[in-house]
Amino acid sequence: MRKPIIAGNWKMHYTVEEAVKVAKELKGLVKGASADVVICAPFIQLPALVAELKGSNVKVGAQNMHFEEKGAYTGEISPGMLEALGVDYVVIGHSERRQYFNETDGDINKKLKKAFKHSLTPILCVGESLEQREAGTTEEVIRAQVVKDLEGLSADEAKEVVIAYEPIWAIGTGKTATSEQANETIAAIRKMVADIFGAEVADAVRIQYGGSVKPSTIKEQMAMSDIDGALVGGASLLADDFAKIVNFGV
Ligand SMILES: O=C[C@H](O)COP(=O)(O)O
Repeated sequence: MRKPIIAGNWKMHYTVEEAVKVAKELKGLVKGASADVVICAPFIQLPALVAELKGSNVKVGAQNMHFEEKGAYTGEISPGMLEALGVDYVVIGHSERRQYFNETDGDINKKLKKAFKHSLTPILCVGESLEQREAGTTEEVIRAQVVKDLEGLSADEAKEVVIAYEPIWAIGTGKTATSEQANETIAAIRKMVADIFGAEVADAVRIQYGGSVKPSTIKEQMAMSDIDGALVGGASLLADDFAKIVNFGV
């Protein structure tokens, strides 16, 4: 039985003070949730969020990191720095990083491997563009991402990766993939994981849906056979809305 995982991605929003205020409110609203709960926040908010959420069931994640341990990489943050802070998760390969910061599957693969060396659970994002979906190449595109991104991981590591299926056309657009569409692609991703690592890993790996998830959509999404949670952008910014999603619409 896979434990659901709901992660909020605050992207580039909030000052440190604002972030702490939302976190304080959120932790009271999601006490006793049946899902794992994570907030992935901008780097400068992480120390304050780790302190604010200590002892609660809300874990803290980063939205990116470098794959090198240290060095002349101006503006970057290393995996060891996140580990030392007490961060538990890190989003890797979000489509916004692939699109605006030219992240390649090679970079993403190095980051995944490094995350495990620093006890960080990676949330690996994969997904197709609208053109790719319309051209009927969704599975081909995602298979290439999954194969390259997970290359060289051990079965035990692969089991721990949280995969977020995010169709790019559904991110921040208000266009949610139908629950059936999301479930179908997520089942296909599970099969891809099975082809590489075997049935036991595929059965254990948690795969989220992301793209315009809202309190009104989550119940139906969570009722699907293969959807194990959500990666939530816009609707994670307000504690009330995000708590409703964490509690599956209630
Ligand atoms: O990381 C989150 C996703 O990009 C989804 O964002 P969204 O819920 O605002 O569409």
